[in-house]
Amino acid sequence: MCPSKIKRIPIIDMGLIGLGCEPTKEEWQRFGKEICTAFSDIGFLYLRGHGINLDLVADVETTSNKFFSLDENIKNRFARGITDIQGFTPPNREKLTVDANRHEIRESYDVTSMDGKFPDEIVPALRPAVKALADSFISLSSRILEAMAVGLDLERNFFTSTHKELCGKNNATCLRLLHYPPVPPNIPEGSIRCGSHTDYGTLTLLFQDTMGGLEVRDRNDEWVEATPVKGTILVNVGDILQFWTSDKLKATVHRVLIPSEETKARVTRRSTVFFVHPDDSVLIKPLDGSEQYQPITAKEHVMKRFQETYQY
Ligand SMILES: O=C(O)CCC(=O)C(=O)O
Ligand SMILES: [Fe+2]
Repeated sequence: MCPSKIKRIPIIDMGLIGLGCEPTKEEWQRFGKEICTAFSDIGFLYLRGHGINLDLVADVETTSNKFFSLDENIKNRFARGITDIQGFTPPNREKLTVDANRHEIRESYDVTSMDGKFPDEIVPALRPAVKALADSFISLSSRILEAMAVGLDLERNFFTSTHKELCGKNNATCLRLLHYPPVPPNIPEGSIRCGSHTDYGTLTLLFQDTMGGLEVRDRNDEWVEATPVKGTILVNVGDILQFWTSDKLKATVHRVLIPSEETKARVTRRSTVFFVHPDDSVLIKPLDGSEQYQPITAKEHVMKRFQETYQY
């Protein structure tokens, strides 16, 4: 690991604002300002002291490994679609880079509702494991959203009142289980694990395993490695938050490379991601009154991005 590279994505400690704590006014201010500074610079930060029990993440990974190890035709019985956005996506179905020839070697299971589609008969432990983790992600996201409003000098409930239904019916918030299979020996030229993209929603919270490969493009257009830092959550800004803040907070481009080391290429990489979205009907328009972006509802924006990235 190159220390000069990791230095560019700051590590921010939640301290007394993590889950289970009763933060003071000063803590809300301190944390709100620190995250907004990172979000307006590289757009990414590592969160320490968040209070999510890491056993919940391990449980989700272990149980979902059972699902990913099934035959493709069984997994496809739980496929997601463009309007029914819960379920399995096979490799190369979702192309994050708009380049038809670029193979993306990744599969995923998206969960937007705890009552939605799950492979209950085959992996009964998956639904309860995902629900337990989603509950913690929802509580943590609400704290971050509240602190962010404080840091941006907005009404304190600005973001929490526009994100009332995380993982509810009228909201695209999604817990995504990502499985990057071992890289096969003869892959098409230009293959990648995850093509360059920005995330679509407000914020993204990511637990990655120890394999590495995730890179973030900084303000000088240089790729910076988002090296895994044990126990932390990597948090980044999505498109919607960039629109809302007229580019003050940055939705930074990122990608996951195929490892060059044989020892890493031949093993699985796992990550568990929570994409936070506003409630469907929320109209996103620049908060400073500028006309930099056309107003669009959260739902219209996310559907447009799905149309662009899914191959059906
Ligand atoms: O797996 C990762 O580390 C990143 C995945 C990602 O960027 C995404 O799913 O949007
Ligand atoms: Fe992403």
